[in-house]
Order: sequence, then C-alpha cells, then structure tokens
Amino acid sequence: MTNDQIIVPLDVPDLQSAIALVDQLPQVNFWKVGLELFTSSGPTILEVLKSRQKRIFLDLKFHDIPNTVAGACRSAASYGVDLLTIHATAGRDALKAATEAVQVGATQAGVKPPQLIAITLLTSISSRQLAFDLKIPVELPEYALEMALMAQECGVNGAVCSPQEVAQLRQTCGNDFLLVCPGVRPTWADKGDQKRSLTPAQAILAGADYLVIGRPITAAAEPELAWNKIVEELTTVG
Ligand SMILES: O=C(O)c1cc(=O)[nH]c(=O)n1[C@@H]1O[C@H](COP(=O)(O)O)[C@@H](O)[C@H]1O
Repeated sequence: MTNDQIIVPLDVPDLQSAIALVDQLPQVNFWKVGLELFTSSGPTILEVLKSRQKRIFLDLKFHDIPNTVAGACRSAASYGVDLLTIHATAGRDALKAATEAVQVGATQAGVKPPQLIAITLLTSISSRQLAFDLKIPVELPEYALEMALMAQECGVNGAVCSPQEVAQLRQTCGNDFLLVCPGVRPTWADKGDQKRSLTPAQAILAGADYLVIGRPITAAAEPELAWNKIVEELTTVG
C-alpha cells in the first residue's frame, strides 16, 4: 500500500479553492478533478497539478453516443492525465470508440494516453434503487460485474466500482484490470450519499488498486489529520 493509491477529489466550486486544498495537503500525490471543478474552471487546474508533479484522475464520466464520446475522449486524452472515466452504460460501441479515441487524442498531443476506466454502477445507488427506480431486474453485484466484463471486452483498462463489489470483480476480471473504489468510508466518517461503502483497509484487502476518498478528508475539521489517520489505518494491511 502506497500513498499514491489514495486519490483525493477536488470537489470544490472554483480554481482558488482547489489550489488552496492542494496547498493544504502536500502529502497527496493523486488528485481527482471532477464535474464541479472542471465545469466551473476548465482545464487550468490540470496544468497547476502537473506543474507540481501530481498524478491526475480526470473524472468527467462521459455518457453519450459513440461519436460524441469519442470526440470528448480525444480532447480529454490530450491533457496528459492518468485516469479518465466513462459510464459503462454508454454501451459497447461507445466503449470501443472511447478506447480508440484516447489513443488517438494522446498520440496527436504527444502525451501518454490515460487509463480509461468504466463506471459500473454509481456508489450512491442501493440495491433497492437499482430494482425499483432504475428497473434493472438483476442482483446488484451481478449487474456491476456484467458492466465491468463488458467494458473489459471492449478494451477499457479498468472499472470504478464500490468496495462491496471489488473482490468479485478482481477475481473475475484478473489482476491487470484496474479497479478504482470510491464510496470508501473509515468507521469514524459520515457515509453521506454513499450507499455501498467499506473502510479503506477492507477495500484494499478486497483487491482495489486505488481508493477515492473525499469528504472524510476534505470536509474534516483538520484534513491533514484525517489523511494521516487513513494512511495509518492502511499501514496495517501492508
Ligand atoms: O467516478 C467516481 O470517482 C465516482 C464514481 C462513483 O460511483 N461514486 C463516486 O462517489 N465517485 C466519485 O468519488 C468521490 C467520492 O467522494 P466522497 O463521497 O466525498 O468520498 C466523488 O468525487 C464522486 O464523484
């Protein structure tokens, strides 16, 4: 377990707040830029993070028709980020188009292509909501696994799943398939809108490559202390 396996999201409304958070937590090496910050402030934050030698997860969760997803992936891949997200439910054609587009975009820009990872089922969705609201008549773990397998067949590099499904995905998809787990909660933290959480240590033991941990750190009274507590807990799992 290394510090680089913990990704902290910059879920803040503007560039200034993002830079303040990066300054406040110099121990964090891997930051996530998501919809809130990218929509308000655009790609400037990516340059800021790169100038500080940070790794970047650009989490734009693309979900559209294949042609549009491919265009978005070409553009996103030109930034030279490490990870990029697409929803598995965009479907096979979009997943294949995205896989090819990240290579094209990165090659054209002369940068390393990002690892493309597919969201299986948002960690804010419960089994009950999957059945009753989304009308999906499949058990949740099976659904998440099927989404991951479809993404893998399309050449996608990995998946985003809740820690509760990660062991099964690891077993079925193998060790080369990247597994990223948000919805991670230390025992002392609020669950908030996360429905399928486990602790950081449990998630790593179950086979996650990376954990995305936001509010337990960023909304803590003392974010640095919260970070240290999590890192300490994780040292117990090697
Ligand atoms: O793609 C993601 O990172 C993601 C997928 C998912 O299913 N659930 C999920 O929570 N996330 C992201 O992970 C982060 C979790 O933040 P906290 O709930 O504050 O730890 C947020 O930035 C979410 O956008």
